[in-house]
Amino acid sequence: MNTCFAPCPVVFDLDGTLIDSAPDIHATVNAVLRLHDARLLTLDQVRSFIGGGVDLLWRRVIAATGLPSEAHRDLVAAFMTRYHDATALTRLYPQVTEALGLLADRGYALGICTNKPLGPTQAVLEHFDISGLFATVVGGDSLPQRKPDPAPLRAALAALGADPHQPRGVYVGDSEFDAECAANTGVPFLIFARGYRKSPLEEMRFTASFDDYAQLPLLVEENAPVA
Ligand SMILES: O=C(O)COP(=O)(O)O
Ligand SMILES: [Mg+2]
Repeated sequence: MNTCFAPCPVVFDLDGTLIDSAPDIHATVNAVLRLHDARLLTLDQVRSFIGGGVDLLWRRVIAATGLPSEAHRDLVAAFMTRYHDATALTRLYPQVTEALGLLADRGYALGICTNKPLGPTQAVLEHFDISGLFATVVGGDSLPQRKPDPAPLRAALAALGADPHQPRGVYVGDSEFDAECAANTGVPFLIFARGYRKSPLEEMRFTASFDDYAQLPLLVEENAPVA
């Protein structure tokens, strides 16, 4: 039983889970591609490249546009200079702030474990005025490992007070990377079904799914009860 002796950690993925950031990532990718006179990509293409962090995003962009793979480093650098300010087209999913507030009021310790680099992660959390809700934020460049490796999620859970050897708590995410990371970490996985996953829901490994943040507090209570 995944019961927590308070406070119980609830860790969230970011892109495609709390925020719909694909429009900003798409616009920023195309701004960089324009500099290289490369073919621009559609929103659907770029959305399907999100989840594994910036290096993987650009490997996929390179494969889709035919840019030379040696340009990867420069493309990532050009992208990163713009990524901090990429918030104008990003939206919180409906009822996210309310659900987070409710969980915090009930005594859950909240954290972020994302493959998005830490700088743009903190910028977007501040943009939406929700950074104060999270006691720990692990970004895609915080550790040498990235999801689906369990290390970042273990680090987030441990920072929130969980036993690193037998972590309790839940992970809330949207993608294949998150499902695998939660399984590798050994914690229940709650999947937001309206995010950026590529597989059909029935092919994914998860504990429970939801498509409305009003459902989340009850799912957390059922899967990570505070003792
Ligand atoms: O930036 C990415 O590729 C993924 O970010 P996420 O881990 O918050 O989904
Ligand atoms: Mg995600």
